[in-house]
This record gives sequence, structure tokens and C-alpha cells, in this order.
Amino acid sequence: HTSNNNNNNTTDGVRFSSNHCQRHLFWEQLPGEATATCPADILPLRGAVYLLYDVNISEGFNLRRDVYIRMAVFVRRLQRRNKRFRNVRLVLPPWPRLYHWHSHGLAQTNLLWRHFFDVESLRRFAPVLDYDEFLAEYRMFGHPAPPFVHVSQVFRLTHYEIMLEQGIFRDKYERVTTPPLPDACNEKSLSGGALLQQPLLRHGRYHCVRFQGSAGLLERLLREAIREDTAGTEDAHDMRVYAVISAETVLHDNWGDEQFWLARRSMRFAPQLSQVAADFRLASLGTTDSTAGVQRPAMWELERHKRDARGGDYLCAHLRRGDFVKSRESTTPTLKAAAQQMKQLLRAFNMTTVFVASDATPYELLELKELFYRFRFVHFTPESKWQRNQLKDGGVAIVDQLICSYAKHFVGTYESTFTYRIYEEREILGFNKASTFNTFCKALGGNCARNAVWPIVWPEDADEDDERFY
Ligand SMILES: C[C@@H]1O[C@H](OP(=O)(O)OP(=O)(O)OC[C@H]2O[C@@H](n3cnc4c(=O)[nH]c(N)nc43)[C@H](O)[C@@H]2O)[C@@H](O)[C@H](O)[C@@H]1O
Repeated sequence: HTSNNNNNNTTDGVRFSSNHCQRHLFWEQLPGEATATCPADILPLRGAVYLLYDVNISEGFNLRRDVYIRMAVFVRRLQRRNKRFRNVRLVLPPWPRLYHWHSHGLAQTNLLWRHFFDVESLRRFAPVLDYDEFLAEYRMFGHPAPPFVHVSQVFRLTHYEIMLEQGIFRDKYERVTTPPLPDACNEKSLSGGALLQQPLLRHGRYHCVRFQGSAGLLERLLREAIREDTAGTEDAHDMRVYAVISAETVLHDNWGDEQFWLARRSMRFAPQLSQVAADFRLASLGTTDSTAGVQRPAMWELERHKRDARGGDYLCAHLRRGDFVKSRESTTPTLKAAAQQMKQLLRAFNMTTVFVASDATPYELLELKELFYRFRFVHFTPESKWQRNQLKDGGVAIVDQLICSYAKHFVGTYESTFTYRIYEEREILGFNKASTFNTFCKALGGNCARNAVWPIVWPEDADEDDERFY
């Protein structure tokens, strides 16, 4: 683990610590001496634990956002409750090219989170690092031999074959040690996420872990790993790196509670994406935050409970097509049936403009547009090749979500996480529930399945959340 560098090596402009900072010497020195011989920026990182994670390769963007919340809530709590994890960091997995990102000719593999989200805002909820920030921070420790990152243990999560024990769902996990390993656990398999393919990562022990339960259970798993990696008091506070892959296996500690919503509110989109959406709302829908009565404070911490948002004078419909047309045929409307429902809503609310967010093909969009000859049909497409290159497919989808979040009325697709994220955004913005929690039916009229309604929860006592246990 220790570096034998006698020099202050520099690679890519990042300074490596010298042997004065080798771990055994470094942590045992008196604070004064350590300060004198070690870069000041390492001192606050004493005992850092970096938790890398990734999500099953086939999961879409919006489920990944939900997995992030599970992990962020867990890590925030861990940091506050437990001394050994005072310097825990959640490392945000680079976005692989997702299965739904169809556009060719765009550089859309290994995207950083700041491309889509305001990472500073995330950080005010939980200690997170974008992947390049992690690499830079890790290098400050000067070991092992740079530029590689040594992940001491990897946990590939997989479900139990039988979930219930005598009818009861119990939180539990176990490392699978006797062959045959479940197929998903193959060390070479990418299915749990492509994280281990990152060129600079090298990993030590790889475990297949059957896991059932909420994120809080990961604390035990991490403590166990730290115990195994610690020889004695001398390395008890060493920096550690662990990775959890297929992290979607982990459930929320408490879905939809205060912590969930704090994390959710901190997930603000990157300012450049919000700007594109605001410009489009002004140019094509003639609405601004103030005319729509939807003003969001600069920081999510300053948001307060309200239900008076009016929204821009347009209906927004999220109409999921693509794989839903076949795989969810019984609940996904045809274009014609969707148009009928949208027109009915336009008439009911005395509106003339519909904004459609969809993963439909250009041909389907043309077909749909033709069904709206008495109304204004608006759809967002990047205004230039340059803008498409900047936004990429993931950014275009976020702009669509933002535009829908500011509409007077919204209708979404049954069981689409894309729709659910818009519901949440509108809850944060302060719309009334009736304007938000609406679902397309397979056909106009008659009974049909509706999405669940999960209203926002605001903290009752903001101070309580800051309680620290160490
Ligand atoms: C049943 C599951 O549903 C899951 O989809 P679902 O929850 O809708 O939502 P997502 O998991 O986000 O995946 C759908 C992806 O399709 C694109 N997409 C969908 N709707 C729109 C839209 O209105 N505008 C734009 N620009 N793009 C859209 C976008 O890339 C989005 O992340 C799938 O990820 C799973 O593979 C699976 O099929």
C-alpha cells in the first residue's frame, strides 16, 4: 500500500505526497509535525472511506437517479452517525452510454455527473465526488503507485432466490463462497455496471453477495470489510476504497420520507440545462418563471412548502413510446388514443398549446402532430448541431422534463420512472396535486390503471436533521 516515492512526483499537474506522508508515519505524527511535513489538503481527509458504486447496465437514467438517492441518504447518515465514516465519500459513477441514448455521433460514454446535475447542490446534502474529483483526491494520498486506484474489496450484489422466509421479508446479506456462483456474479460480467472497466481501477477481493434489504444494511458490510483490511491500531485510520456494484439491489431505507425529499430536492439539474429549458419556455411557450408563478430559491435549502404554482399556459404530456409500445402494450395508448386524451385536457382547461415530451421516433411525432390541427403542438429539439453535441441525449431528456415541470397541467405515462421524476419536480415546485399526478389511459374513458401518488414531505424541524452522533 505504501508509496516509496522520495520525490514529490507530479502527473497531470496533481502533486503526490512524498514519503513523509506514508501512512504509518503520517497518521501517527503529532498534529504539528504532520502539518509541517504533509500537504495541508490531506490532513482533513484522515481516515477517508471512498464508496464507489454502479448500477445494472440495463437500467435507465431515471431509475439511476433513484438509486443515487438511496446511496446518498445512506452515506449522509453514515457520516453523521459513525466516527469511522466521518470522512466517507460517495463517488458518483460515470454515466455509461445508456441503452436509450440512440443518437449516433455524440460523445456520450463516461459522462460526469456535472454534465447533468449541479454537483455543488448534491454536495450540500451528502459528501459526493464526481469521478474525476475522486481521482484527483485519491492521488493526493500518494499510494499505491499512481496513477492506479486500488479498490480493496468489490461487492457484487445479487438477489436471494427466495425472498421470503416463512412469509417474512427479512433484511440480510451473505457472501456467496461456495460455487457455483450465480451467473450475474461472474467477475468479468458487465451486468452489475461497467465501473470496474474504468481504466485506472484495480481491485483486490471480489465478492458475490446475496443482498436483501435497505441501504442501511451496507453499513455492516462496510464495517466488516474495514475490519478485515485493518491489521491493528496503526492502520485503523487508513484511507479505504470499496465498490458496490448492482447497487439497485439495495432498497431505500424509508422511501418517500423527509430524507428522501431532502436528497431529491438537492438533485438540481446542471445550470446550463436549466438555462436551455428556460430559454425554450420563453421563446416557444411565451412563459417565464415569474409569469408562471414558479419561483425557486437559489438554494434548495431555502425552499418552503407551498402549493400555489400556476405554471405556463400549456399542457405537458410525457408520452413514453420506444420499448413501452411492445413491452407494455396493455397500458400504453396508441398515438391516436393519446391525442384524444390530450385534446380533451386542452379543452377542459381552456388551453391551446400542448408540449409533448417523448422518446417517439421523428416519424411518430409527425403522425402525432397531424392529429392536433386546431391546437399548437410543441416539441423540443436542439436548435443546432452544436447544441445537440452539448446536451447529448441525456441532456435533451432533462430539458424535456424541465419544460414539463413548469406546465400548468401535466399528464404522464403509466409506470415510467421518467414520468415519476417529473411528478417529484412539480411537487417541489409547489403545484397542486391534481395538476400533476395524472396518467395516460390505454384509451379515452373507462377505468384504467393510474400511477401512484407520492406527495412531497417537508421537514417538520430542520434542526433535528443536523443531529450528530459523534
Ligand atoms: C420498463 C422500464 O422502463 C424504463 O423506462 P422509464 O421508466 O420510462 O424511464 P428511463 O429509465 O429514464 O428510460 C427511458 C429513457 O428513454 C428516453 N426518454 C423517455 N421519454 C423521453 C422523453 O419524453 N424525452 C426524451 N428526450 N427522452 C425520453 C430517455 O433517454 C430516458 O432516460 C426503462 O429504462 C427500462 O429499460 C425499462 O424499459
